[in-house]
Amino acid sequence: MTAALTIAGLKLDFYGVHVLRGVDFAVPAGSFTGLIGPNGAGKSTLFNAVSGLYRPKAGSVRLGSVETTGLAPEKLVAAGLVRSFQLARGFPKLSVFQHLMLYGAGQPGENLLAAMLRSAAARRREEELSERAFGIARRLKLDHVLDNPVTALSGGQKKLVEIGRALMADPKILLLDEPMAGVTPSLTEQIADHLIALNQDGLTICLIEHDMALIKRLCAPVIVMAEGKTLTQGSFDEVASDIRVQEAYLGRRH
Ligand SMILES: Nc1ncnc2c1ncn2[C@@H]1O[C@H](COP(=O)(O)OP(=O)(O)OP(=O)(O)O)[C@@H](O)[C@H]1O
Repeated sequence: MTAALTIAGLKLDFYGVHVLRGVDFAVPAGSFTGLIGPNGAGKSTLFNAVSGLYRPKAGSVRLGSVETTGLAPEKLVAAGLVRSFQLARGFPKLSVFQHLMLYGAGQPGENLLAAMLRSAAARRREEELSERAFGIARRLKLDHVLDNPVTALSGGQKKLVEIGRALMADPKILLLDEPMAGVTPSLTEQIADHLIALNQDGLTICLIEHDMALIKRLCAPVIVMAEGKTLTQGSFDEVASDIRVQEAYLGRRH
C-alpha cells in the first residue's frame, strides 16, 4: 500500500489536557478513508493538527514520503493536503463564483504583486482559475447558481461550495469534517455521489462522519479513534463488530 498520509505517534495537549495521546494510522493513496469515534475522541483536533492549524507536541505527519509535521497550512495546501471549512468562516455575501476564485487565488505561489500589476502572467493565471472554477461548478452542479450570493443557497448547495472551494486548491488528499452535517437525506445522497465520483477520479479522501450508514457505504478503510488514540482500523464490518469499538461508543473505558 502506498500511503497518501501517514500519522505516527501524534500527541497534542490543550491546557495540559492530553487530547491526542498518540494517534497512528495511514490513509492509503486513492482510498476513501473514514475516521470515526465517539464525541470528544479527538477527530477534529487531529484534522487541525494534520492541516497545520494546531502544532502537535510529538509525533509526525508525512504527506506521501515528505515530512510535513508543523508546516503552516498554506505550505500544506501547496503540498496537496487540503481540508474544507464551513462557509461561515468565509465571506457570506460573495457569489459562488467569487468564493471559488478567492480560494483559488489565495493559493500559495500566487504572486500578489503580479496580480496587482495585472501582468500578462497574472491575467493568464486568472483565466486558468476561472476555467477551474467553472469546471468545478459544473462538476458539482453549481453552475446554475454561480452568480448567486452564498447566503441565498440551500444548505446542501453551501456544503457543495465548501467542497468546491477546497477543490480549487487541486488537492491530492482532501480532509472532510462532517460535510453532510445538517443536510437533508436526499442532498446527503447527492453529496455522497459527488464524493464517490471525485474519489474514483483519483482524489484521496479522509472523511469524519457520524452517520454509520454513510461510512459503511463510502469508506474503506475505517479508522476508529477513542480517547485521543487510534483504537482500531479495518473494513466497516470488521470495526463495527469489534467489541472495543462498541464499548467506546457506549462510553466505557478500556
Ligand atoms: N480549542 C480547544 N481548546 C480546548 N479544548 C479543546 C479544543 N478543541 C477541542 N478541545 C477538546 O478536545 C477534545 C477532543 O475534541 P474534538 O472536537 O477533536 O473531538 P471529536 O472527536 O472531533 O468530537 P465530535 O465528534 O464531537 O466532533 C474534547 O474534549 C474537546 O473539548
